[in-house]
Amino acid sequence: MNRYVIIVAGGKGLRMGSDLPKQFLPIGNKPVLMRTLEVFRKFDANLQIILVLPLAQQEFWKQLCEKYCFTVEHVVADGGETRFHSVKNGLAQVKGPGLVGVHDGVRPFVAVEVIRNCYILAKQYKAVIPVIDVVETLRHLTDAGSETVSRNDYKLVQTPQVFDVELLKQAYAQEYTPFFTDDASVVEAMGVSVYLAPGNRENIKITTPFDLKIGSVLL
Ligand SMILES: Nc1ccn([C@@H]2O[C@H](COP(=O)(O)OP(=O)(O)OP(=O)(O)O)[C@@H](O)[C@H]2O)c(=O)n1
Ligand SMILES: C[C@](O)(CO)[C@H](O)COP(=O)(O)O
Repeated sequence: MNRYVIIVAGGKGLRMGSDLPKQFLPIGNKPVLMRTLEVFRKFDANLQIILVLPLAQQEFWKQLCEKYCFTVEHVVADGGETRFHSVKNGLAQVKGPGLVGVHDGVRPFVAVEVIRNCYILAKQYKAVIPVIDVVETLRHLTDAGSETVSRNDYKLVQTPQVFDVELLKQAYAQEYTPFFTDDASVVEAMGVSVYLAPGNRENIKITTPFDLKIGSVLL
């Protein structure tokens, strides 16, 4: 069975506030994005990797790959206006049937075991996402103020989110809505249920300078 992953790195990284896009920032002397691609190559030597990058950053990425002697094989697709549009561009490069994962380029600390388990489960369930428990108390904002809700009723969602290729292509043929903050929400909009698999707590999304600090101790 063909296995693909679309690694999305087409965002603006506004919350990081850095001149250099966050996917290129170094953690332990290596750009975040290279670490992410390396984990997926470690998972599967035959995995077809599609990297989504803004057109304007593609030449810079090529230069970085030369500078770091980076040899993980991949193809590049153009970034889009939102994450949804970036994933859609990446999906256009998926040419055959099989399983396709979608992973945030800025999640370099995903465990190989989490990736493997998601792909294994996706053979059976067709739509699988990694999640972790909420470890703090949660409050819901209401008109009157706020109230505590049961944290056992919620999970935090990570990537890679892994799907049957045909199912994900059908889902991404839908009209975009701002409610689509991940791939599961796009698939669910067609009435399909997603299966929850265990994620790993280290699998943080590098979003702010604080996350870079955490990242440097996770190495
Ligand atoms: N148009 C977009 C927007 C986001 N992403 C990717 O989706 C992932 C999760 O998004 P996030 O971390 O929020 O990245 P940004 O949108 O870049 O960050 P910000 O919201 O701070 O600008 C990132 O790997 C990001 O590059 C993408 O490929 N294309
Ligand atoms: C896909 C995701 O990482 C799952 O937690 C998240 O939804 C991406 O969020 P953002 O809107 O791109 O910040």
